[in-house]
Amino acid sequence: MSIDQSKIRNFCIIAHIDHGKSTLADRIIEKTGTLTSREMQAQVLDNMDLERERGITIKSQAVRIIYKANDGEEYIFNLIDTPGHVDFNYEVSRSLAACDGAILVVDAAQGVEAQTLANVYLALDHDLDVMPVINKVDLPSAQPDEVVKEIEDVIGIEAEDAPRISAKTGLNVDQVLEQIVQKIPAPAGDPKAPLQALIFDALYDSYKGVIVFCRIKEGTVRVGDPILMMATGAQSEVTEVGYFGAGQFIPCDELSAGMVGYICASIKNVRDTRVGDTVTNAAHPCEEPLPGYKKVNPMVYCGMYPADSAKYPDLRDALEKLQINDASLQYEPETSLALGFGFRCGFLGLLHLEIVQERLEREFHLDLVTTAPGVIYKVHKTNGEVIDLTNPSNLPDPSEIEYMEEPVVSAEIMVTSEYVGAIMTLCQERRGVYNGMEYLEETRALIKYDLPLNEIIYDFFDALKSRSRGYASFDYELKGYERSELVKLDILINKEQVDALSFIVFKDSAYDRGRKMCEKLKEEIPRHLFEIPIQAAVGGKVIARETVKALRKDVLAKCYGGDISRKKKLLEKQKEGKKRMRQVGNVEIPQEAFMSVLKLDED
Ligand SMILES: Nc1nc2c(ncn2[C@@H]2O[C@H](COP(=O)(O)OP(=O)(O)OP(=O)(O)O)[C@@H](O)[C@H]2O)c(=O)[nH]1
Repeated sequence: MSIDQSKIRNFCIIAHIDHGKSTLADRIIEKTGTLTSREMQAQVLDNMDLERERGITIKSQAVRIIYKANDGEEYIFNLIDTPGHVDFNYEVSRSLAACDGAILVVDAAQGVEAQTLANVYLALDHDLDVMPVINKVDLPSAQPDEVVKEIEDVIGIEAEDAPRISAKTGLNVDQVLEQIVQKIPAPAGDPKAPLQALIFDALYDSYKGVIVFCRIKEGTVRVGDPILMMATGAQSEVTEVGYFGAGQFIPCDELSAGMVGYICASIKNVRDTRVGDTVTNAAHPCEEPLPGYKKVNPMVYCGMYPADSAKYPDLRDALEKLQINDASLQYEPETSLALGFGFRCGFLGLLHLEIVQERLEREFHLDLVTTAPGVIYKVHKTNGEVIDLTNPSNLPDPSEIEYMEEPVVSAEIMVTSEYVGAIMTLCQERRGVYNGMEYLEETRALIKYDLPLNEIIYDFFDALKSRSRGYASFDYELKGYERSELVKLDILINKEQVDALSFIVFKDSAYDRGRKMCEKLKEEIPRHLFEIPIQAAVGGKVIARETVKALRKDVLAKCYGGDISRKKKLLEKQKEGKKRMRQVGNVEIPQEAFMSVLKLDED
């Protein structure tokens, strides 16, 4: 059974966060009858619990839909979902490589935003045809005419006949379906050529093993074929091929050029599979692999430790499995005096970190202690050596350091004119260097700043939203490294330095951050039978101090009074609490304390 290529459309939906991408995807699936309404769960494409809770799309997902067009023909749509958050540009990029076109969703009330532009540029980089759709026209504040004009002026693509829809109510979604047929090109490729398939995602299933999601660019793949992963050199035999029903894998006989589907093979080692790699036939290989994806490097690092040190091997296995479909996650073993054996992990940004942390806790049932995230600094030593510092504890002695550099990003912030002042003040406070401003129309400006990455990874996004009442949107990319005055801030608890609490900070902010850190830790650390000094120090010199007072006798007495069931409950609670404590010297530190640096207030 071969499928007529001219009847296939492979596309994705791109949008700024919250413009309605997932809602539109659901509506398309519903309209084409792939699912009955009863089967239709809210937000089918966002199939991880976590995504549903946070309302954002993290992993790229794919689904095949059959659409009967007005010309009477049946078309196969392969819809590939993409994430919209700035942390995940890399994931957007890898889904785009599997598509021939992209639907651009723009909110009729918000208009073009920073990530709308960033995503369109990514799509154009991949030579995709971009088809605009104006969403949320049901909102009273919708201004579809203005948004059409904005798309044409700011992005420079034709938008006059863009469907004006409400993904929520389903209004005009049929126009979107028809335009997919008319405007998105059918795939090309020769089914008889040697196999060339691009892996755009992969996951580990405990029954099927590694499942590779791919777009077949050339050739055909069938069960029993010997396959070769070109980058890793791993060979195996295909055990199943198929495509994606809604939330299900549907086996079929073969996948040929132009199709999107999955391959299961007797892949033994999960490390043999790499997203971005090319699969070919081991007996009749293609000459060259497809161009891989843009390689991305993690921007943010932190330590992750199992709360129960016996779970170290479980954490290692879990990280290995997560890495199959999250190639941007990196990790290597490390040890901490305070926390024992764990891993130093690299992430694309803070949201990515939080998501990995939550997936480890939920999907792999691990209880974790995470240390404060930081960026990668370059340390130029007096002996000429340059090291990439991902763990503050490894900072060489100051006498060996010639100078240090920190990563700087070029940021673009889009905001309505009344908030320009507030946003510029914020960027200035975060050591930003002003790089110009353009008015996109009378009321909206695009402000450009170079900002040190370590000033934006924590709470910049929140600060931006609160100072612009939610109107600002933001996108950034790494610009490079710049020389900076940086110091390591150490924390001493009961006179003992706690390695997992050290962090690198801009010299002029050290005093302020040290003071706040001590205040925060004072709140986090429970009283003990003795007094606990908490100190912040730079280069051995104490710059701030707080004290956790000793427990008084009568507090203890209270605990031991009362009826027996209350006492039991209290003991249970204490036991529960104990598990989440770390012993450092003779002080017990709650796990949350290791993340204190994230909770230092904005001002
Ligand atoms: N009024 C109105 N609300 C809509 C419409 N489409 C989507 N929404 C709402 O807008 C919010 C964001 O929609 P999503 O579909 O989750 O947005 P998204 O672009 O997929 O967001 P991410 O997956 O996080 O990138 C949700 O609360 C939707 O209910 C629409 O046509 N009209």
